[in-house]
Amino acid sequence: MARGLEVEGFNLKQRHGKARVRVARVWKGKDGRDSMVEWNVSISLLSKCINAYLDGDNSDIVATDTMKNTVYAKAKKCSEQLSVEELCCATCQTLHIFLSSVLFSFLQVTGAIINIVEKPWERVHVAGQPHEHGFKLGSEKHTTEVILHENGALKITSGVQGLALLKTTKSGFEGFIRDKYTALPDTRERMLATEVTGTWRYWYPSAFKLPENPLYFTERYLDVKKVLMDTFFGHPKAGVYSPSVQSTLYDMAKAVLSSFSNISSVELKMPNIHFLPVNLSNRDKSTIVKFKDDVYLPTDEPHGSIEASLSRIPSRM
Ligand SMILES: O=c1[nH]c(=O)c2[nH]c(=O)[nH]c2[nH]1
Repeated sequence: MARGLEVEGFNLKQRHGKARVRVARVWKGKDGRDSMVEWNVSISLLSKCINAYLDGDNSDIVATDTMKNTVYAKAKKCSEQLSVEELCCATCQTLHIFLSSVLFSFLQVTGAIINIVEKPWERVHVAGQPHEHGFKLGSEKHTTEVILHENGALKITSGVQGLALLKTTKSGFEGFIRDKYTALPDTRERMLATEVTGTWRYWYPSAFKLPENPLYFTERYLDVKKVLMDTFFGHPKAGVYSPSVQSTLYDMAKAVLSSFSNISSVELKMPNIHFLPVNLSNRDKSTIVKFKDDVYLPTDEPHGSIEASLSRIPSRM
């Protein structure tokens, strides 16, 4: 939220926009192959429209309906498939032209925030061949948030939502603090499951200084996801031992910062989704199921909640 404004002895912070604008865009390829995306867009303007709050005067308000239409107009204008980040930036570019043009300066817009979640439609393969116009829904989602500052600078955050990962071994948790409420035994053998929500941040000095490839951020999204997953799982045969979710999370975030120099920070939320050992015995205390790292009760709740962010320290030079 933008800095507040003092009005009538109070501090007022405000913004307005349109949330959850859903749009699907299809491109008809010259080669007969269609491509498509489905986006859920939320757009907010930071603007000086105090009179709307204080006096019922709407003359400084950009209607949220106009913002919604801008999304559809931008989708129409995109002549080829592009990343969600690129769409946000293109919309910001339009807004920035608004900001800097004398004609539109009366709009008093000081910034904008655009969020998009892309639905993971994937091309299907039939008889071993990519289908020309058939898609199925995948799992994790590509997300982005772009913040346009008054001076035209862009803060681009990309992310992944719902990346469910599990390994059946090479995980443990031991040596933690024990007190009278501690029941958990030490272990060097357990399942490790999580659903990663990750975000990583880029910074560009202006909407006009972005990479030219319209799918640059999509490619980067796939690269970051691969680094996260490779680090979580380790070598295909040997794996990698995880002493805790915390340690694995740190290794994953560090691998992203080490692999991509234009990413300045990474934030990961990694719930520890528990698979509880099943041990059953009957009334006579004779065993029905004895746990031998084989039968588990998968649970949704409660789950461990572990999150951290890692960022580069600006050099002191
Ligand atoms: O990897 C883990 N980190 C914890 O902080 C924790 N706490 C807990 O009960 N189990 C685990 N596992």
